[in-house]
Amino acid sequence: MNSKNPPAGSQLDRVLVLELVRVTEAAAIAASELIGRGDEKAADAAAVEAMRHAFDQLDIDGTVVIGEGERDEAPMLYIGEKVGGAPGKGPKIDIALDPLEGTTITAKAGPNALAVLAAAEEGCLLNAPDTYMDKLAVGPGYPEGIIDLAKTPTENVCAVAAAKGVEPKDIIVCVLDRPRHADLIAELRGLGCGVVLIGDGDVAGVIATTNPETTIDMYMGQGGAPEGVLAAAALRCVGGQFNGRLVFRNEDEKRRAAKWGIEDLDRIYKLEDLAKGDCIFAATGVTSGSLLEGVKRLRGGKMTTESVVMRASSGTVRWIKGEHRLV
Ligand SMILES: O=P(O)(O)OC[C@H]1O[C@](O)(COP(=O)(O)O)[C@@H](O)[C@@H]1O
Repeated sequence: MNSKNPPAGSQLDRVLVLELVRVTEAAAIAASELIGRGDEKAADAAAVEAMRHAFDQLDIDGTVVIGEGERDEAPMLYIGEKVGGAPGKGPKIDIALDPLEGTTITAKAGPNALAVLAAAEEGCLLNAPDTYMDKLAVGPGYPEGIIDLAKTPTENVCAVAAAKGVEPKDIIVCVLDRPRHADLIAELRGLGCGVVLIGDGDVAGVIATTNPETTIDMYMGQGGAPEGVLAAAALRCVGGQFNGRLVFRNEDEKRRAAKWGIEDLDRIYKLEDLAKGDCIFAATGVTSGSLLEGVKRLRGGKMTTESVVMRASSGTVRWIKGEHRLV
């Protein structure tokens, strides 16, 4: 399929691909005012408000399927909220979003904070509850099924190493730096693997496996389930493999999952289970990192942004540098 021929009956207009970048740009620019200011909530709120407003400029009948939380806990961009300027008229689009992926990163001016979203036709994105997810990812170029969450980290590293034609010790794995990953990190280091520990931001961590320049071969460990769907949408566009399994810490989380129609609590989700059909992934850097440059405020009343937008049906990836007037 090339970009001139979207799938028959596709609701995802080609114009929308570029329009969505305006939405992530707006969120990133708003959050960037709070970089390094130590206030996670204010940074998140600024991104949410800007993203909400930007969505309303689009001629879509959008529904947030992954957002800032449930209606009673999030004033804006909550799950189920309608967004877009053409309710009942425009194309019906489901949206997974994280206006600020990396609130702590932003507050501390660390690397890899993003404004991010995925859009797909109605019913094509998993309504992931706000639980953790066990994640396992590898970049493109490996035989299908090379990774398997049902296997141990050692088995997965050995499989990828064999397919890559290297020793397990040559494999580099990205892991969120959390006490819950102590055993995983020890196992990987026992194999001699390089472990890249990140403080936050596992959407960028998963996507890093698709970029040889990062040297990261695999992503492993538990992070947010919503972030898992966003990362899966990106991998649908650029290639790579992903396994995710929801992790429930209590009965309330299981109840929330049931509410979104999730019955098999142990299911291992693959890319197409998380984001199926045609989908679009868009992100703008808030702070600079392995994926994107962050927002930069320049002398002379200007600022620059860097964004990426990709589409599953065409496989097109566009890197967009924006120059904006400070207002
Ligand atoms: O911090 P926890 O509880 O380990 O959760 C991990 C999740 O938090 C993040 O690091 C950042 O999330 P926030 O933007 O909500 O701060 C995600 O990338 C990741 O999936």
